[in-house]
This record gives sequence, structure tokens and C-alpha cells, in this order.
Amino acid sequence: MRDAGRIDAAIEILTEFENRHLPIKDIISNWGRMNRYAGSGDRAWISGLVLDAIRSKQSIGWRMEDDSPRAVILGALRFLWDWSGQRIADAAAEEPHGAGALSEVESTRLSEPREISDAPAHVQADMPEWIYPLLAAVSDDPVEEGQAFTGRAPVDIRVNLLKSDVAKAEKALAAANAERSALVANALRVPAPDADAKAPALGPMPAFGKGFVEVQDAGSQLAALAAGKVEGLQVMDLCAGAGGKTLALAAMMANKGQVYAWDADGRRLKPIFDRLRRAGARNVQVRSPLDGGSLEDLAARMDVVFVDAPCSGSGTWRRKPDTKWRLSPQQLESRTAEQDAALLEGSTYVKPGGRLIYVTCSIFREENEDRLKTFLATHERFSVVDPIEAMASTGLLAEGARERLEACRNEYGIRLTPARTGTDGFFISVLQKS
Ligand SMILES: C[S@@+](CC[C@H](N)C(=O)[O-])C[C@H]1O[C@@H](n2cnc3c(N)ncnc32)[C@H](O)[C@@H]1O
Repeated sequence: MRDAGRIDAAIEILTEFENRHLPIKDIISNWGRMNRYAGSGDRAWISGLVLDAIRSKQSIGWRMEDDSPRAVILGALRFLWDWSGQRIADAAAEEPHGAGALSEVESTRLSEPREISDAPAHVQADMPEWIYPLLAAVSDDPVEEGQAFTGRAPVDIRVNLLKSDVAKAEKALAAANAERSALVANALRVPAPDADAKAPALGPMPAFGKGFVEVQDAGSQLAALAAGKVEGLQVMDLCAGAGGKTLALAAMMANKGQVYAWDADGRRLKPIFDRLRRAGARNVQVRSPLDGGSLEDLAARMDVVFVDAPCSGSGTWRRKPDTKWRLSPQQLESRTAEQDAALLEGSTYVKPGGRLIYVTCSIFREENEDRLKTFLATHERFSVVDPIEAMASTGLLAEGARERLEACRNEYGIRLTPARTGTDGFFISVLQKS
């Protein structure tokens, strides 16, 4: 496809998103199914543009004085992809697949947009207006925090120490420009590609197929490290889902001790079996409500219970930018009720002297500090302990990481954000039972 047709397709997809409010991933794959002539390069280019536009759609709409999908896509090309006004005008006017010649007003707005510094704060932060105060409550510079969520995310990789080591993995992924993580000793980072560049295809690389490495955000890896020294212990991953944290925990345990992986929604556990096999993790017992499994026998027996709680996913807005605009106050409220339930349930499996790790990939106080405060008010045997100390005890923090993490600490745990740590947003807390 020529750029003209690709731009028109991006406008069509963004229009569908604005009209139907469905997950953008589904809209893009549906578009691909209906337009089979588009090759993989075209689809990557189009979805790259659409996702960039969605990340910053409010600020672009403000600068263009028009928040229509057409204005936002044209503005994304100008302000994010750095295309000249002439290049955009030529592509738009191209027959027969262009989106239609630019109007005089569009040309003027592309060349002389409004100053973003004059926009209201939530527009500068590219946040829905109702969310901005939630961000402002947890950050000294909410605009900067919000803007950091508009960037493309890098791909972080966890080197599976059950099967490989960092030097070997670095060599195996050299073609993808993988570099060492500044936070986790056994992690690599493939930087996000520039605007219309294609991301390297990591999946087909042998290192992935053989289980030497796993894709996992460094923030998620740090969350697993908060379980501390777990080798030989009895560990429960209560909200295991597809097993991201389970795999990291099993590797930290060097296959010694036992992990019990559970999820209230047994269907979510489906990918875990293949992933465990590939990773060479042999100390994980998956229990599922789907086949009548239960955790009853484990009450008050766990050294560590890991609660990777369901959440709004606000920390992952760089990767799933549509969720920033689709989140509602009602959804946020239901998540907090689920968090209280998961925390309460998890606590029943912790033995005296054991630890309860509470993690969300959300930055909001409502899903983190407030939940912990509520829980601690009625569970006096639990108290907050130092999550950074727990991480450091694994020996897997990268040099210098400790100082960076110290800046993220508060009385309940640590909050990671794209602006502060260059990771997805996470909250990580460690409680100890007396
Ligand atoms: C954030 S996701 C887990 C992601 C997973 N740990 C990973 O690293 O890939 C949260 C999971 O918690 C599950 N869940 C929600 N409430 C639960 C509860 N009370 N007990 C167990 N699982 C629960 C959900 O079904 C969902 O799969």
C-alpha cells in the first residue's frame, strides 16, 4: 500500500474506535481481516500510527482545534511523526486512495497549531478530565507523568536463569539491539522503535521458542523480586492468570520449593502450561477452579502469598492506549472491590512470619494505598515491610537500581511509573504477618 491508502485506513480505524468504543486491538484485527490486500508491513505501519494517535489524541485535537479522527491522524503525522505539511498534503490529495485534499483550515492548523502550553492541564497530560485529579494525587508533576504515558513502550525481556544467563541472552538478541536493564540484573531492554519504523520481530527468535527469555516489563519483574529470597519456600501466586509472575517466581526459586498457581477465572490459566514447560519450571502446581481444584488445604501454610490483583491497568497505558479513554469511574470502583476481596483471600494463606505481596499495574492511590490502608485497619497482624530491601535480597537488582527505587517509595510501598522509572506503572507492597 502507498502512504495515502495507509493514512486513509488509519482514519477509518480511528473513526470505528470513536464510534464503537471497542478494544482497539479487535478493531485493527477486524480491519485486517476485511482488507486482505494489506500486507504485514502495511498493518504494522497503520496500527503504529493509530496507536500513536490514540496515546496523544486529546492534545492533538486541541492543537488542531478539531478532535475528529481525520484531524487527529493528520496531526499525529505532523506532530508525532514529524512529517512536513507538504508531505501530508500530497498523501491526502493522492488519487484514488488518499483521504481527500486538505482544506485551507487544516493546512493552517498543521503549520500553525495552538500552543499546547495554553491547554488545560488534563489536555497537556493527555488524560480524560475525570482521571487527571487521580494522577495529580500521586504525582508532583502530573503533566509530565501523563506525557510519559504517551510514548511508545520498550520491550523488556527477562532472562530465564533456569535455562540461560544474561551474557548468552544478550548475544542471542544482539540483532534486536537488546541492552542491559538499568533496574533488573537479569533483564534486557529492546528500545521502542521510532515513529514509522518497524519493531523487530522478537517472537520467532530461537531464544524465545527455547524458553531462554520471556517478554516481561521490568516493572513486572521488580514486582516478582519483591517476593524476596524464595528458594525452597512455599509460595502461592493467587492471581496467576497467564503466569507472568509465576514463571519469574519459579526461576527465582531455581526450581526448589513449591509454587501454587491459582486464578479465580480458570480460563485465564490456559497459557500457563505451555509457558512453564518451555521455561523448564518444574516446581509449579497449577490449581484451577475449572477442574474442581481448591486451595483449602493451604490455609495459613504459605511462606509467601503473591497477590497480583485485578486492576484498571492504568500503568499499561503506553501499551494499551485505548484503555485510558475507555476506563469509567464505575469500572474503577468494581476493581477496588475485587482488590479488597483478593487481598483478604490471599491473607488467609499466609503463615505466621510469612509475607503477603500486593501488586497492581495501576498508579492510582484508590487501587493501592487506599486498599492497603483498608486491609491493615482490620488485620493488625500484618504490617508493611521494606519492598526495596526484599528486592535487593534476591541479588537481582541492577547496580544503581536501589537509588532510583528509593525515590519511588512511600509509607505503603513503591510506585513505578514511565516518568520515574521508565517502566510500566506499578504499585508494589510487601506485608509481613507477625
Ligand atoms: C493482573 S491479572 C494477573 C496477571 C498475572 N499474574 C501475570 O503476571 O501474568 C489479575 C488476575 O486476578 C484474577 N483474580 C481476580 N480476583 C481474584 C481472586 N479473588 N482470587 C484469585 N484470582 C483473582 C483475575 O481472573 C486475573 O486473571
